[in-house]
Amino acid sequence: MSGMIEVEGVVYDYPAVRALHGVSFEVQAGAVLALVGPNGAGKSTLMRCIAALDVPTEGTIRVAGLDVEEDPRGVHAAIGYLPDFFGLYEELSVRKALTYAARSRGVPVSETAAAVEMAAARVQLTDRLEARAGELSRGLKQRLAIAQTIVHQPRVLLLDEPAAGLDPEARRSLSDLILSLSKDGMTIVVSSHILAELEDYSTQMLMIRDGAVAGGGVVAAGSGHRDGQRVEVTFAEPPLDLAERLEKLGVTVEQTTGDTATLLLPEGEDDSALLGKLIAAGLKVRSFQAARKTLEDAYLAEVAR
Ligand SMILES: Nc1ncnc2c1ncn2[C@@H]1O[C@H](COP(=O)(O)OP(=O)(O)OP(=O)(O)O)[C@@H](O)[C@H]1O
Repeated sequence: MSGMIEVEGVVYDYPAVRALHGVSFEVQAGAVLALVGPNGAGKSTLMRCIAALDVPTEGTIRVAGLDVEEDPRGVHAAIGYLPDFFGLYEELSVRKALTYAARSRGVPVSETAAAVEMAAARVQLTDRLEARAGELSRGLKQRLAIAQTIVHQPRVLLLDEPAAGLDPEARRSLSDLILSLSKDGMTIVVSSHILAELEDYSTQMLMIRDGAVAGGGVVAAGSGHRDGQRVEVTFAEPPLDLAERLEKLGVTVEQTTGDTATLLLPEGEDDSALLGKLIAAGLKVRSFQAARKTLEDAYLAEVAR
């Protein structure tokens, strides 16, 4: 295996319950993996094991090539981990909280001030550096917590339910932040119950159920997962013989309901060419959208397996 995160045969036992039953998967560098699954499935336990905070009962985990059991400190330096319930030092200013986080994650004294500024800028907290952590809103506290986890510029970021308790605007800015961290090359694992939101930034999905990998393991998902063969078109003033007219253009009509048609494109045909054909045929196109296989579709397909 040669992934940024390699999990092999991981079993984890709490005193009274086996939480993970031989979990194996791999996450490639640069991926944004959505870790999904019902309550109690074992997602948080798995994250803590990857973060080298809990030692698996059996199996191995390597992060950035480092074994979590042999070199937990090396792993701590390579990752940023935001637990599902995080605490902040509420009395500290944002600057002091980030300085403390940087020093405790091994950033050298000479580089700390720059690292603090960089992390604050990354989460758009530069203008709040002197504010007390305790007086920030929930959304800004979340951003501070994330800034603390990235202040040492980790290669891997683990976010456990990061959107819990955030309002829609704060969620949107969290999504934007995750996307921009991903563009910088960070490998990111995010767990959440809100699939629609994971959709915005995930490139892959892994479903955990009853402590085991469910479905087909790591599957493509989210933004990179467009089902280009299917297009949904809405027409203004649709003619009565809409389906026949569409078929004459060489597309397969999957279904028509009122003013909307779902079309299957021939293999290799570009959807913009189809749009041109529809307009040239005199049809009034009101909207035209390549149907997307949502993360929810992928999730439900996995559940059904
Ligand atoms: N500290 C603990 N002590 C004992 N059992 C635990 C502990 N933490 C979790 N468990 C149990 O381990 C199993 C997996 O829990 P875990 O929190 O990892 O799941 P999860 O998928 O993160 O759930 P959620 O989505 O509700 O946070 C559950 O049966 C849970 O009750």
